[in-house]
Amino acid sequence: MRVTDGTGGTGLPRRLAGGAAGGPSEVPLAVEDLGVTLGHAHIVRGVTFAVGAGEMVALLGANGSGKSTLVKSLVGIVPVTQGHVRVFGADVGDRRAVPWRRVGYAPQRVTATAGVPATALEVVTSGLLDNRRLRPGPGARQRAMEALEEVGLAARAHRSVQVFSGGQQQRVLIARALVRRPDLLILDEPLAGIDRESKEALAGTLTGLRERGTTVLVVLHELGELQGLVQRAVVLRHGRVVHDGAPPAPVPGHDDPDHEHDHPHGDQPVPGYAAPDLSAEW
Ligand SMILES: Nc1ncnc2c1ncn2[C@@H]1O[C@H](COP(=O)(O)OP(=O)(O)OP(=O)(O)O)[C@@H](O)[C@H]1O
Repeated sequence: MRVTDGTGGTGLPRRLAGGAAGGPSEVPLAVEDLGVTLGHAHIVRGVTFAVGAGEMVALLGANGSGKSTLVKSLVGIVPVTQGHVRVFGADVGDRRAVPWRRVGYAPQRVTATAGVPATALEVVTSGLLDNRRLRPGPGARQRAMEALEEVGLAARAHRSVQVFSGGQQQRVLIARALVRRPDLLILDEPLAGIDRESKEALAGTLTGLRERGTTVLVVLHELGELQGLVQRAVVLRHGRVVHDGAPPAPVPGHDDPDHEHDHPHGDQPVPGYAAPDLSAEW
């Protein structure tokens, strides 16, 4: 249902209306009719959803469905081609209006730490820097240690990230996002290709965040260890939202290391996976 009153003229459904930036009714993340085009390819198309304060929401979809491109547009790494993204009520198109210090983002593990001769503590401390703050302030070291503690890596704070396992590197990137003490945390595939110990550590970290009321959007192939923690799932297919509601039930074997995640979720019935309205528009 669309409403026109009380939304500042945004025309957004009431739950998507961001309210005044920093105001009491602010929604941490509101995405309205979002389109992202890269080159000539329409990667994200007409996406609308919101994440309310304290919610933990999963963004699910097969390989190439546009999940990473979508989250990159949320944090301003790729430009919005159509529609709006509002973070705490501020449009990301107006970068200086967005309270980025309230946002933590951990990218899909790629090259953030590869080849960099830095310790875990140094990488995490860098999460406190931005273009206005080029050196860590007082208490930065303590905060970085606390963030490493949260992901279970405080004992390895002074070790080079180059000797860390993939899962440990992923946890360092998450600690780098957590060191900001964000109100909104966005995690891109934190469980992908990591060891069981790291998966369990991450589930513990997210349990603590949920208890503290941190708003979380987490990109996943399947819920895995986060089943039960995530309250809602938004499912993307071919850049469009095909489901926004209860998290899908787990599919046996779906999280096996050898499982290929390139099947078109929802195109064919997948036992226990497809929520009732997945095929509503297709
Ligand atoms: N810079 C780019 N230029 C053109 N196409 C791109 C670019 N980045 C990504 N794509 C394409 O956009 C589509 C969506 O990619 P994206 O990484 O967002 O998907 P994803 O759902 O996150 O996939 P995965 O689960 O494999 O990470 C893919 O077809 C990809 O090849």
